[in-house]
Amino acid sequence: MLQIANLTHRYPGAPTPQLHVPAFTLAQGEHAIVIGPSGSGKSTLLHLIAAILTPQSGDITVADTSIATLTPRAADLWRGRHIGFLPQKLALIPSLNARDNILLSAYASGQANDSSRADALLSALGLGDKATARPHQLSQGQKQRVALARAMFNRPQLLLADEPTANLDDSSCDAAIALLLAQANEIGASLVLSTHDARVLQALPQGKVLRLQAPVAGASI
Ligand SMILES: Nc1ncnc2c1ncn2[C@@H]1O[C@H](COP(=O)(O)OP(=O)(O)OP(=O)(O)O)[C@@H](O)[C@H]1O
Repeated sequence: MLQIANLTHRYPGAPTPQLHVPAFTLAQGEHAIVIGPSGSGKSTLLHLIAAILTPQSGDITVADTSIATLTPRAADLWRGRHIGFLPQKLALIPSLNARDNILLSAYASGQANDSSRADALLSALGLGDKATARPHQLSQGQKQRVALARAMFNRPQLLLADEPTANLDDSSCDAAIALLLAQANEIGASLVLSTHDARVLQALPQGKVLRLQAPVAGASI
């Protein structure tokens, strides 16, 4: 479901590429951990897979779509339908309640505004009584679950989670990984999560590991 070949990315003005992935594949329903030190390009890779960034060279194919072939508008629609993205900075809209933050996924991908699905996801994630709460009325863990519900709303084939265990203690780290896995497995989605946290390797032992290194001139992975 995910194939990466000869992928290189360099931000404008940077002297050397921030990221190089020669080859990586993931089958539908398989899970992967992208691990590496700060600055090694983990977030960049997830943004490339989600077609938020365009690679300098190389190819990424997700669910038989070569991302490079998509126009920016087509990429937005494609992302909304096939990718669930749990960003590191959860990016909830402060003026919207939990339910409406989740429904943004439907809006972004031009799908039906199914508030009963949003409420069902909130209940499944233990937030059945928080549908009308705004982000500032939620704990950090609750906000993360709202963002996860938003990512799951369109039943994505690929769930991307950027540093989902940052700043979590050991038991919360295990719980966060278990929740992500349960949600991905329920709909048969593949899960790709990025981390610099070695605990995640233990919490997700069946995950394929893609190890990134801190960039140096002429670096390869
Ligand atoms: N928008 C940008 N413009 C220019 N350089 C960027 C941009 N975003 C990230 N970078 C640089 O690209 C490199 C990789 O950044 P990235 O955020 O992908 O790393 P990371 O492994 O996710 O780091 P962390 O674990 O600290 O979140 C870093 O050197 C960073 O400074």
